[in-house]
Amino acid sequence: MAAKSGYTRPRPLAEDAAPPPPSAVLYVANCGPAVGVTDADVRAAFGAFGEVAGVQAADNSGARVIVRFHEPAAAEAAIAALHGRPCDRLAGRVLHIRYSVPVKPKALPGGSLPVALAASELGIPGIYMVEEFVTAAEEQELLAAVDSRSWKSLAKRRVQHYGYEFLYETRNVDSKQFLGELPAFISIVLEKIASFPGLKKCTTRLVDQLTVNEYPCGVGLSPHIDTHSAFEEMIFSLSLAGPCIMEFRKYPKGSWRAPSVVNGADEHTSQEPECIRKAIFLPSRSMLLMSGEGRYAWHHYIPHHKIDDVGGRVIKRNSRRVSFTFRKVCPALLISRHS
Ligand SMILES: O=C(O)CCC(=O)C(=O)O
Ligand SMILES: [Fe+2]
Repeated sequence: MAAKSGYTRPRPLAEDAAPPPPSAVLYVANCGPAVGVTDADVRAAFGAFGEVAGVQAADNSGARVIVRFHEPAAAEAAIAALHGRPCDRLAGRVLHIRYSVPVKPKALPGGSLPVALAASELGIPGIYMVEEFVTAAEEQELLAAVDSRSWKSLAKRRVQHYGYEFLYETRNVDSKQFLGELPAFISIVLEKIASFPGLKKCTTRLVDQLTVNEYPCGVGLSPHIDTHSAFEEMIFSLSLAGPCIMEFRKYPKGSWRAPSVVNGADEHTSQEPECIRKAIFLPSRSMLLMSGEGRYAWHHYIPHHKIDDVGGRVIKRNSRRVSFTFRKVCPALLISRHS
């Protein structure tokens, strides 16, 4: 448990490490309610050296306290008189006293990577994001539709596939298993995709495969590039039920080792090579388009976080995020497998 005082034990001193700098705050061991010493006893013992500003538990042991003086000189005098010596005012108890150090604030996951709120800020060619792509009512309808169908459980998330089955072992589609046309409940999304800003009018279908992913809070997706030979250039991903951060990584040529894929868990364990990292915030109901360089040359990754740091704002992930990823299977794959 973190000390409520905001101060903690200095790290054990290595032979050559500098001790914590003198201050008005002391870390006192062998002292506290668990060893029969009350706050009032501590105040009385340390008050002999200067005014005590506060006494607080250093941790939940009950045997270590933080004593704060107003003046560093009082703390110095208390150490000189009491450290390692029997204390008369505490019935001869021997205290172990050092200067305390402030508790380091826990860094938020994601480090200091700035998170773009718009694709134009991200600056990756081919990545576009449209907010409020579907309405809140459409979002509810889409969620209800997938929740009324059966989910397939992977190690950490649940999925549904439409159009063609996706095989996680090979990161490819099973072109032999045509699951039927995309279901009617997503026609509203397909219509909107056809008029995605900036897209040229297309006479053929833009997408024919849909993967629905349901991520519980704290679950993400390891860095990957959707298989070049399996899917055409444009990949659309609609975020529903909750936001997340998507990170993009560009690795120097030849440095990337693919993650191991086990039942869709796709945890990657290898040491991270140096890479360029960029991140974008994907709010609920937003649509992301990955195309061109952003689709072919950058890995995309959803960090396994429960909270995301977006420009200093802490954004909690919802109990789940459901994404609809629309892709078009490469026609060559279908012809070669069917023939
Ligand atoms: O959940 C998402 O938005 C992305 C899913 C994805 O990258 C994939 O299924 O390949
Ligand atoms: Fe992907």
